[in-house]
Amino acid sequence: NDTSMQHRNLNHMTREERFSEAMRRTLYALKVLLPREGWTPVGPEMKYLARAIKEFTFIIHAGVFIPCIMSYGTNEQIAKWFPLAADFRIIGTYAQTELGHGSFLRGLETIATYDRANQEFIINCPKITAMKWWPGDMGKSANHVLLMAELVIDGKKYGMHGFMVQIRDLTTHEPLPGVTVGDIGAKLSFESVDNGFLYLQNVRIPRENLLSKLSEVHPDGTYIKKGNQRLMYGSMVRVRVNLIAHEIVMPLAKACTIAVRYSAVRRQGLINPSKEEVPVLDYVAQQHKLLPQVATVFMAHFAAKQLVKMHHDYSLEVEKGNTSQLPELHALSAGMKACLSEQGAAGAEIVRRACGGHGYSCGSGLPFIVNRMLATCTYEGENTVMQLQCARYLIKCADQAKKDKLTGSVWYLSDFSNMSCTAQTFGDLQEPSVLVKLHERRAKCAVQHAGKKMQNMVKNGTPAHDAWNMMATLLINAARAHIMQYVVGTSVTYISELSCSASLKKILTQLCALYALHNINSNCGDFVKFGCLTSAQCDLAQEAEFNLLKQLRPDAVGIVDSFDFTDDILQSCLGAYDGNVYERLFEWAKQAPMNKTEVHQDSYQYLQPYLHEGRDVLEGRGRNSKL
Ligand SMILES: CC(C)(COP(=O)(O)OP(=O)(O)OC[C@H]1O[C@@H](n2cnc3c(N)ncnc32)[C@H](O)[C@@H]1OP(=O)(O)O)[C@@H](O)C(=O)NCCC(=O)NCCSC(=O)CCCCCCCCCCCCCCC(=O)O
Ligand SMILES: Cc1cc2nc3c(=O)[nH]c(=O)nc-3n(C[C@H](O)[C@H](O)[C@H](O)COP(=O)(O)OP(=O)(O)OC[C@H]3O[C@@H](n4cnc5c(N)ncnc54)[C@H](O)[C@@H]3O)c2cc1C
Repeated sequence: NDTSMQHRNLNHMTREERFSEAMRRTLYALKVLLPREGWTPVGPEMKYLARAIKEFTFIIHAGVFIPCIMSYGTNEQIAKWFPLAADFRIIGTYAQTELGHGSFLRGLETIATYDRANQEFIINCPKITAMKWWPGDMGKSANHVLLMAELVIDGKKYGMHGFMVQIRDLTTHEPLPGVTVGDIGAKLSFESVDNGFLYLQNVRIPRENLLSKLSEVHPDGTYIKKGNQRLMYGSMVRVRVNLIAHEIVMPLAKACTIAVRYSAVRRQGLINPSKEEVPVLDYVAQQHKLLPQVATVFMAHFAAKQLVKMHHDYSLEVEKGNTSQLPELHALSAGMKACLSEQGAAGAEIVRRACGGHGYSCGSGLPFIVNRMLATCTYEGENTVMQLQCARYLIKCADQAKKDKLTGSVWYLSDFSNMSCTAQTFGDLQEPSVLVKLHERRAKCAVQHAGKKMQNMVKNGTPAHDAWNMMATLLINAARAHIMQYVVGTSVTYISELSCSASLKKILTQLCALYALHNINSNCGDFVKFGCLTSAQCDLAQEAEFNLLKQLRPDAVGIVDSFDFTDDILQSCLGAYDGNVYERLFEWAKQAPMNKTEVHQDSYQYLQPYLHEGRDVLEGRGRNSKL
């Protein structure tokens, strides 16, 4: 209710206005509105920020830079930099990606060379491809970066390490000597974020600025490893775990709220020719577009909660020096981020398209969501690369399953019980336990299929790396299948253990079955190819899905209302709670800058001569053309 938090119409603002406005609003929220005793911007309130502000900034500062200080810094370094960063007295970003490399981290080219005589690191981007490119908040906001660079001592390379580097003067905010920094220009979304470029040439930093939780350099240049070097990748795991809720579940829920509410209001066409025009939500085709996406919101939310818990438990173990869970967590977080961002981004576009022309208007609020969600498929690990990371782990586990009983998320790879499906009716296929078993069997077969193909190629003399490359598509499918069985399995468990009313549990169970059946029907080739379902059972699976659409239709609006987004957050003429779509669209359009004058003089000057000729012809004073 604080007017300082109300959003002006973002679509009618320039990018620079949106950048400034997001900064004003974010700092107002984090420095004025929210703070109370013991609060920090990396606490639970951050998720309210993602919910309560349509466009905010300092996402990387709060979401990546600060967590990295905690993950990579020693206690002294945390004590020095965390309070400054948490209080926005320094603004940082996570500078890893370069103009020439983003996925292949071993290819990063920025170098940090140790200068023993001065006990400093000399930071250099030796060529243009080494320039840091993309980090959020880096172009104009940040005065520090957590720079990921190759450590070099006496000509020997030690791999990627994290360095705290100041890039702007703390008084003037001007770039420091040797620093070339700026905004990378217009992007598909994130208009309010200054993703930047950073070119460092002979920038010197003290030895103490190497974040030294996992390794350190002594004054004489001795390099000491202090832990599992894979923890150097730990911040990416943490962001992948956390971004699912923030950047996939939340935006998809907003898009579904808009599209379902609009579909309940928009009347178009007839089902029964003798009756009146129907709300488009009555078309089964429309239900088939929207309701599986609503189900995805819930299932992704439940699975993400489980992953966050797993990451939390793992973090406690790491503090005790036990990193044994890291391989599974890396594989699961990489796979979940990739598969759910793929589903979420596609789902947001499906529901946008289901809103017809008004879904193409920025006044719907949907293009903002769709464009922003597209980025989740690329940042924090490009999806293909992430799926292959997940597949790498699955293939290793499938080999191990031949001799050991596996546990954790891959336990099903060593389950050799009879998994054939005996479903005789579509009701059988709505049973949660049947759906879980079907997904486990499909995943197990997909992993074994990819592994077998590669083994046969290697047996026939193909080098292992070529076999891997040639079977990449099968490996990606195996990763997707693994994640789908994880999402369905964890959701079924979560719902069964939820203490809630029977009516709510019924709805959630129906949504879970809808999600699983939609996935089966969208991938029935796999389910038949791997012997999970017969062709007849595939027909039953389709019937089962259609039946659920019919059962869920009456509650569709109530279900999205339960996401409880305010009109100010949705910023949608189509999804406002009062359903006054047309009046809102007209009011919104009238506010467009194009309409601040009746005649748009800048363009009219070009048109005027021709219009006056036309006027003269029509008023009998001019000659018509020969056309
Ligand atoms: C993994 C790579 C693709 C390849 O790396 P390597 O070449 O070194 O490894 P290999 O493939 O050879 O594998 C070797 C070995 O290492 C294991 N491994 C790899 N990665 C990891 C890992 N992360 N953890 C653990 N182990 C790992 C691998 O499994 C192998 O093991 P085995 O030998 O045993 O098989 C690597 O190059 C890579 O990761 N590339 C991707 C780069 C990337 O992800 N870049 C991201 C840059 S930062 C960015 O994009 C930021 C975007 C953020 C945008 C906004 C986000 C919104 C955030 C909101 C939510 C946050 C809120 C947070 C609040 C909170 O935290 O509380
Ligand atoms: C909105 C946004 C915000 C970002 N914020 C940050 C940030 O704050 N900090 C930061 O450091 N970075 C950030 N990034 C950069 C992001 O992490 C990288 O873009 C991402 O890691 C992909 O790397 P790349 O762009 O170099 O693509 P590349 O690695 O060049 O990949 C290009 C394409 O090649 C293919 N490909 C690549 N490798 C393989 C492989 N092994 N197998 C098969 N196919 C492959 C894939 O199709 C991939 O899409 C951001 C990016 C975006 C879009």
